[in-house]
Amino acid sequence: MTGPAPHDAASHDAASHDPASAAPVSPASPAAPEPVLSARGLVKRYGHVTAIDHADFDLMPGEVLAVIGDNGAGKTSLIKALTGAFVPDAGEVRLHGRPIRFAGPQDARAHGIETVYQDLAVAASMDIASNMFLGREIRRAGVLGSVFRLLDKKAMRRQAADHMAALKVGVGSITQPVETLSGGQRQAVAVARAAAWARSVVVMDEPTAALGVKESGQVLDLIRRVRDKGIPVILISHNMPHVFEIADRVHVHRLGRREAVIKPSDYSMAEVVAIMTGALGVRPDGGTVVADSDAASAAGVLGS
Ligand SMILES: Nc1ncnc2c1ncn2[C@@H]1O[C@H](COP(=O)(O)OP(=O)(O)OP(=O)(O)O)[C@@H](O)[C@H]1O
Repeated sequence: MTGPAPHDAASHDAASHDPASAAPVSPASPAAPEPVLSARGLVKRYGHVTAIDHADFDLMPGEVLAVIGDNGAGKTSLIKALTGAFVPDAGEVRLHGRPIRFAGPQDARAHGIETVYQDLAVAASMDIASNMFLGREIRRAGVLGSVFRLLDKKAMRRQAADHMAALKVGVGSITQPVETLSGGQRQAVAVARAAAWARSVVVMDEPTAALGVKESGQVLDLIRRVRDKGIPVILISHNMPHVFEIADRVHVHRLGRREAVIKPSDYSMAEVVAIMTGALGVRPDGGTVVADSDAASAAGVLGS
């Protein structure tokens, strides 16, 4: 047992599923800083399916927050609600403490929230600099830019190269088409682009899903550097070793809502998986309670 309090098999009760009691790393304590991005009571229904069921969320300044959960737990729906992909049916999103309702993903971007999607929105035939400035191109000064819409490629290349160097992304020439890069390098370009434009939050949906070990390591390093630049990162991932390697805190999502928020250093991976699947619950003091003894036993987290 690596959690802060011993397993309490005697507390095998319904309280273990009370989300209100399942957030041992509380951002609401008086000393805690204000969340950068937060939500309360979010609901999203698709017909009869409730994808988000009164979910809460808090992203604190300067952190990498992993969002984990079983397939269908509602992680993607939660992120979509936070990044303007749809308006939730109920609940409130706050950015820097102020209630906000994004009109769409572009509006969220305009508010400094950048999302790196799993299916990589890089333009393969365009070069790295053009990808960095996709949709935000710099035009030439004067009539050449305003009337003839000519691009200032020199400025874009210089700025892109500076930015890639600052993030220590090694991709060779900035004028290389993205299609000539490896999967990891392409992902690095997508992450670097998000970091270049994000003022408040970078969201990454499974950024290492398609990558090998070495490339994944490089992307994880890059995520650390984005955080170290002062931009908090939301990382949706099924990869528990990556989550444990990089996350400061882990938001565990289950059945459409926040089941718990934990620090990876306080729990074993098996325990976190057990919380994710409902075998273990989390008490307000951070201890765990057995919610499903068969599942907890199968997961090897019943304690000694
Ligand atoms: N566009 C949609 N139409 C209908 N149902 C949807 C839609 N999007 C999601 N759902 C349903 O909402 C629930 C939550 O889905 P969501 O994709 O948010 O979960 P997830 O945790 O991201 O899953 P995964 O890890 O498998 O991607 C699921 O039951 C899913 O089938």
